[in-house]
Amino acid sequence: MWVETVKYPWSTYKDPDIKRQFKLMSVLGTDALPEDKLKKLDEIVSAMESLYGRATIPEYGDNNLNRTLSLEPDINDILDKSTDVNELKHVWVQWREATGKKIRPMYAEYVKLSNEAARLNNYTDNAEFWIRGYDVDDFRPRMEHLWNQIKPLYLQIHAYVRRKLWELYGSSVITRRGPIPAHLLGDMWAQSWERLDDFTRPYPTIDDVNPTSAMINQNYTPKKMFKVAEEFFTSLNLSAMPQTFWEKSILEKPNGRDLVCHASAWDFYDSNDFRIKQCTSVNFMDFITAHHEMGHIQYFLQYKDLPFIYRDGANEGFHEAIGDTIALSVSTPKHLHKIGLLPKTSRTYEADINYLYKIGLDKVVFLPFGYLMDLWRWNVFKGLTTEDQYNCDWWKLKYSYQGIEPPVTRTENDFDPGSKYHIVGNVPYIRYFVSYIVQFQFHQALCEKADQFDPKNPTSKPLHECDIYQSKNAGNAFKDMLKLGSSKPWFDAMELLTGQREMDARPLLNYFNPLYEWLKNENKRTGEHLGWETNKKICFKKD
Ligand SMILES: O=C(CCC(O)(O)[C@H](Cc1ccccc1)NC(=O)c1ccccc1)N[C@@H](Cc1ccccc1)C(=O)O
Ligand SMILES: [Zn+2]
Repeated sequence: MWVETVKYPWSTYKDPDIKRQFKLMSVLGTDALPEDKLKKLDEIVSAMESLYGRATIPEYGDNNLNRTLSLEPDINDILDKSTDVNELKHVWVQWREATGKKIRPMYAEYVKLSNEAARLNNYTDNAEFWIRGYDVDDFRPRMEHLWNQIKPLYLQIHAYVRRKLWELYGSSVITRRGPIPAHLLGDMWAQSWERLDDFTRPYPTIDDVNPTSAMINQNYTPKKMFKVAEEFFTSLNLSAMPQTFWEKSILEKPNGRDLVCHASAWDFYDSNDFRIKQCTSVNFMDFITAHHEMGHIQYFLQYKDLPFIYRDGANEGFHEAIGDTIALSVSTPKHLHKIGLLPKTSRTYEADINYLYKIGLDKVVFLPFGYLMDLWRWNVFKGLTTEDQYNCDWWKLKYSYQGIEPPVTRTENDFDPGSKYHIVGNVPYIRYFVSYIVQFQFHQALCEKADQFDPKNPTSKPLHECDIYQSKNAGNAFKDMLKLGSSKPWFDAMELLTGQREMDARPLLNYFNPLYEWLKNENKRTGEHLGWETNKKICFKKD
């Protein structure tokens, strides 16, 4: 709805709530574009997204089946199981041939039109428009500061994993001082490395925390995975999924039909119809993703009776953090044992380190990726990264923040950012970096409410062992924050739950501290070089 400021001089209003509603309502976004440009922008984004959604790659090897593989589940299964470096290189390169390379010609116009829309909303560029919801004018320096607090921990994990991969693949594939080749990290974008847990964990003899086999043995279905996730939320006195959710959600990849498989949660803003679309496979990673998506639905349910304009996250990072916060409890060996997905648990130092390592391969490893995704796009929207150096600047960031390198030479004929859903789907990404920081603040606060963490004696009940399952105290505290939606600035929502008004990396760093100490000792023992260096060229012109 278009609110004429002349008719409603809302910026002069006294009532802060009415003023806030008008302010939020007055943001037009891309609707500020003239008709033909809006149409063009929509066409470009849906063309990029549908190309990505339909992308398949030829199967590895010269068998004449010429089967094609989709990202989910085919390519992800290969990334999960294969240690054939040529097969891993094949899927890495072919996925980029099938996505980014084809999307590159559309991207520059997407950037131009997005910036035009931002300027019509009185922002200097789309980067500023995208970060407006974080309500601070030094947001980007704050993100860099948070990253600098985390970086020492990341360097330790990076050095340790590089050594384990060097032991497995040998010096012809990977060095012990250079960046890690991207195709060896168990993920198409090297954004999380948890698939490496099996063969890189600190104490390999300890039985692994692998619920996937238990899920398969117990005949889990995608629906059962979501039912188990729902039961965690209701155990906290949060809301169950409405009947329409079970009727209308798409929880499995429909065979035959083309579908953008990237998971998503939908609010139809009628206080009743809420859905998830997820191409769920029966495995632990997808079980965790189910909690992530259900976290969005839970937020929808808690704010569904607010004025329409307030039915949103306190900021975009909050919306991404709800399900992940719950998943920090679900993932504990204690909880998995409780729900029958883990035979037994041994509460030894070694088991603790193994657990923190597995969680670290997701949460700590993700942070440089979660940050650089929009570092690159902010530079593109600001004209600091021009079209002729899209890929060069991408790989400079991947090298400098993640310490990884491409398995084959990349040039400006390629467009590797376009191999990631959020780039082609026009979905901002710093929200996940924010989420990965604040979810540990939420987890710590909820664990205190559940009497499973004592900030005055943090080692008495270690935060990584906390499971808030069935705690009404924790659930009610979470509910009170969720119910605010975007009706208050996010600092107030954060303060209501955690007592703080800032994003703070300390709960995350405290959570991983035992792992950090272990890694420092281990890397010192093996004489590991921290960080990475290379004399390889990163940038090549269009050939
Ligand atoms: O993209 C997702 C999960 C999908 C989603 O739930 O964040 C989804 C993305 C999306 C899809 C289509 C249109 C817009 C956004 N977000 C939502 O469904 C959503 C976001 C905000 C409010 C309501 C729903 N996760 C990220 C990062 C991540 C997060 C957590 C665990 C692993 C990985 C990724 O896979 O790279
Ligand atoms: Zn999400």
